[in-house]
Amino acid sequence: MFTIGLVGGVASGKSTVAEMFAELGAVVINADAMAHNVLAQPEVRDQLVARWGTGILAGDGTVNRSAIARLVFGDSADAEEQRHYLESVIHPLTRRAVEDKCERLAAEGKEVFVIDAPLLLEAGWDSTCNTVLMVDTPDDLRIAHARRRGWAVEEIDRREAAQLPLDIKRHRSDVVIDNSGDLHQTRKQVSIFWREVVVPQLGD
Ligand SMILES: CC(C)(COP(=O)(O)OP(=O)(O)OC[C@H]1O[C@@H](n2cnc3c(N)ncnc32)[C@H](O)[C@@H]1O)[C@@H](O)C(=O)NCCC(=O)NCCS
Ligand SMILES: Nc1ncnc2c1ncn2[C@@H]1O[C@H](COP(=O)(O)OP(=O)(O)OP(=O)(O)O)[C@@H](O)[C@H]1O
Repeated sequence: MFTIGLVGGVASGKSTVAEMFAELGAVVINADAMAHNVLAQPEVRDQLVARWGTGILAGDGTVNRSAIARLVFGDSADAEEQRHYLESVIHPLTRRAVEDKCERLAAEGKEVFVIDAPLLLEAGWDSTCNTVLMVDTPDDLRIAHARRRGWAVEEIDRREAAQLPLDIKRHRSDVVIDNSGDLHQTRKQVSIFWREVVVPQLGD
């Protein structure tokens, strides 16, 4: 089993790079999606309602993620406290779900796993990865990518303020993929990494 942890700023292209690895045969685990599944669990929803009230629920009774985002992102001490609470509930369950999925698929013979987890380093999940790879994309391109999906620059700033600075992420990564060019240039780097680093780790 060879595990690649994928990090990068908001809208840097992590999922795009993960998809390139999937095309080469890796299993991709998207931690944001796994965390969304955890948020949807009834016990988790009840725990969050007990703290924040029913105002965090959508009309159909499910957790309204935008409402939670308003509570936990921002530079007030309260937002930080609420975020730490949210993470204390969500992260252990997400990590267990990620590990269970990897173990299940490894038992089926899958060898390479890409964990697309924006908070991989902050949550200490890098300790279980063979290598950490950063998708590095200039701010102006990330902002343009995020705008296209409806995020204001302030929303990016609020979320990134809750993460390790990008230069620390870069410093703590084993490999950096430069995603400042077009997708073809990025794919070339992913292919070289696959050939030179991943393939030698695989069984026959
Ligand atoms: C706060 C929540 C409800 C907002 O949901 P929303 O659909 O708006 O965002 P989504 O989950 O798609 O995340 C988008 C991006 O926001 C950033 N982000 C999310 N959670 C956090 C956090 N706790 N700290 C810093 N940045 C975060 C990441 O860059 C992530 O890729 C949700 O992100 C959440 O439950 N976060 C806690 C779990 C977590 O830390 N997830 C991150 C990966 S494990
Ligand atoms: N090199 C590139 N050239 C053109 N578009 C790109 C490039 N890299 C990423 N994109 C586009 O930018 C957008 C954001 O990319 P992606 O969703 O992969 O980022 P992410 O880091 O996974 O985002 P998140 O912060 O939500 O986890 C997508 O629409 C993607 O197609």
